[in-house]
Amino acid sequence: MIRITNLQKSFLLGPKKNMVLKNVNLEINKGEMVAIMGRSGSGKSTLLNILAGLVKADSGSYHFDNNDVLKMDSNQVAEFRKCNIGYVFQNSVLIDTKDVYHNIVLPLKYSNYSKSEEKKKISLVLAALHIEKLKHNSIDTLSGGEGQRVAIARAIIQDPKVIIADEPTGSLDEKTEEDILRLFTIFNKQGKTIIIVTHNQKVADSCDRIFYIENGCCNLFTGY
Ligand SMILES: Nc1ncnc2c1ncn2[C@@H]1O[C@H](COP(=O)(O)OP(=O)(O)OP(=O)(O)O)[C@@H](O)[C@H]1O
Repeated sequence: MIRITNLQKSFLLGPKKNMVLKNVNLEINKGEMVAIMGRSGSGKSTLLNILAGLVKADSGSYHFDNNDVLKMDSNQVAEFRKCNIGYVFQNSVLIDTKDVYHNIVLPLKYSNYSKSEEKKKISLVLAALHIEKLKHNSIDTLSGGEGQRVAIARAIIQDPKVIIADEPTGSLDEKTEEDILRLFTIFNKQGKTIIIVTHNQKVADSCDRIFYIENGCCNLFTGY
């Protein structure tokens, strides 16, 4: 489903080039749940952003269902993202001037759904994430775990093929972390491909495979 070959990504740091991803090769199959680990600053979020089509690599190739994402223009990338990717960002990034309902509905605004279709879709995800009661709550009243559920609801509202999550359990207590992890496992069993960046070994161990980014390369973790 996802095939990345000889991928490179650098950022300019003043006059200097910071080569973050030097040679990434990665294949993820449909229906897999994989973890991406690595030290802080190793390039995990950068790789997720490339996978989501939010950041363009310098060179190499990225194929999604045999479509070459790096060759797409900005409109095609936006369409690719809308149809395929649900992104749970690090630290939720919910809009605190909007309530739960209006945060979740946001991605649908780029499609032509009627109000009643929107409502139906939102009811389904609110139920899937057990947050029906929070529908009209404002964001600043939510606990960390509730906020993360809302972020996940927003990521899955378009029924994406792939859910990408950047440290989805980062700031949560152990029980809430388990609840959130269980949700990802359920979505995975329902057929979603899941890619999770995590520092948490327990989260990683719940995945089918673990990749480790080090020195700009991404390798399969084969054992302790
Ligand atoms: N837009 C940007 N401009 C310049 N440098 C960037 C940009 N985005 C990321 N970087 C740099 O790329 C490197 C990798 O960052 P990235 O966020 O991908 O790491 P990470 O592995 O996700 O880290 P963490 O675990 O701390 O979240 C860092 O040195 C960072 O400063």
